[in-house]
Parts: sequence; C-alpha cells; structure tokens
Amino acid sequence: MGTDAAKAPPSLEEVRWRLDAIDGELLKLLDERASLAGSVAAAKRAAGDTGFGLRPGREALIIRRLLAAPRSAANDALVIRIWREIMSDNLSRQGPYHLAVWGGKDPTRTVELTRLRFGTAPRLQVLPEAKDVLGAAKTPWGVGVLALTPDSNWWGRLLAEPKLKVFAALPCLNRWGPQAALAVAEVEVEPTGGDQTFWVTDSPKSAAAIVEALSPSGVAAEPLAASGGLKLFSLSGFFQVNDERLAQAPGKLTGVIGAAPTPFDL
Ligand SMILES: O=C(O)C(=O)C[C@]1(C(=O)O)C=C[C@@H](O)C=C1
Repeated sequence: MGTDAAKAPPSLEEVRWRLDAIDGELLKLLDERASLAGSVAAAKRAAGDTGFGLRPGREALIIRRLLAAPRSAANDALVIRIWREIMSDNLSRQGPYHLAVWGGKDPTRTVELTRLRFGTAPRLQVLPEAKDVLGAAKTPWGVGVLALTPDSNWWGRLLAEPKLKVFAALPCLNRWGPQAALAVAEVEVEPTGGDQTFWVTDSPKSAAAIVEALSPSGVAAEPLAASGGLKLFSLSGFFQVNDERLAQAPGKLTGVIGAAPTPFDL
C-alpha cells in the first residue's frame, strides 16, 4: 500500500515549473531548426536548384515518420499542425512563398483548410475567380488552393498547363473532413509510397462505367468531381503522365494533372 503523500498529484506550481522548463527546451530546438532555413536554401542553390523550394514529398515523409514514432499524449492532429507550421515557416524564410485561394461562393472552409495545411507564415489572398488563383500559382513561389465544387471544373485547365501540378489534397487527415480542395503549384511531384493521382477525362460515360473500364488495367479509381463535360478522378497509387495503365482509359481528352500523399489516417 502506498502512502497518501506518494499518490498526491504534483502542485500546480510544480507542473508549471515543468511546463516552463519544457518550453525553454522546445524554443532552443525550434530556434536551431529555424536557423537552418538559410542553409537549406543555399544547399539547393549550390545544387543548381533555383526554383520553388517546396518539397511536398519530403514533408509527407517527415510527418509519416513522426506519426510512426512512439508517443504517449501528443495526438496525430497536434503533430501534423505543429510540423506543417514549422515547415511552412522554414519555406517562407527560403523565398517569397505566397498563397492564393479560391473557395467558390463561401471561401471560409477553403481558407481554413489552407491555413491548416500551409500554416500562418505565408501571405494569403482570397481571389474571386479560379483562373486568377491558377495565375497566382504560376508566379514564383506561388501556391494556389482551389475548392472542389459542383459548378467548376478549374482542374480541367491543368491539362493545358503541364508545369502546374496538383500536389496536395486538403485536408490531409480524414478526421478533419472529406477532401474538399486541391493545392497546385509549379513543383515536381514525387512518389512517397502512399499516394493518389489526379486524372481528368472528357469521356461522356458515367463515373461508374469509367471506374469499371479502368479496373482491368489494375487502376482503382474514385470519382471526385464532374462539371462541364469533364470528370476528375482520384487513382490509388502514383501514376506518371504517360503511364501505360492509362493508355486504354476512356475519353478523347484525358490526362494526369498531379499526385498527392494519401491522408495520414488512411
Ligand atoms: O527539405 C527541404 O527541402 C526543405 O526545404 C526543408 C523543409 C523542412 O522544414 O523540413 C521545408 C519545406 C519543404 O517543403 C520541405 C522541408
């Protein structure tokens, strides 16, 4: 039997002392990490990479590794939000990183999803037209976030913009809600070992018939949006632009418009 004294919870003063000590340690590490932004940018320049510093695949691998590490109290949502903020801050020290958002009639949710994914460091502007957000995403260090709405097929324009790619689906955690927006930029998308590919077709067949037509080639497709004669699908896995598995896919005008890591809680 333990004594009452052994079981007594620590006083508020004691707990606050521990919190203050941890805050000091966290700040030291945070400061050390933030101070590496200049070295990251310099290393990229030295390697001849003078383009946009965003590395969506690297971010996904960092977060997956952290989520797989043992933890007792920090939940997935906390880990994701904190590291997105840290990495976005790092990126905004590397160059003129900025965000443009199109959210349809009510952009509130799209803005919320954008901040959740890209943190509060980069400047954010909400624009009334999807085409203007795509234009902003083509400017140096620009990211566009556009909502998936039933009345717009802005994503179809990416078929004519091979440098502009979808690289993220928002939110990145299923428990934050269904995928409601896509992020686009002039970045390289790389396989991360758990990916979805975005594919567009002008086939007049029903979404269900298209899903069925893709299945014999081993392509698992899920309809995401349809508007103005175009349909957008999420394909399970990573597909290159000229992937053989899509050679016989239905439609005259078809194409891969990008890829993104699958949600972390799949
Ligand atoms: O590793 C890089 O290339 C970085 O720029 C660093 C970093 C990070 O803070 O870890 C920041 C932004 C990138 O999108 C990915 C990772």
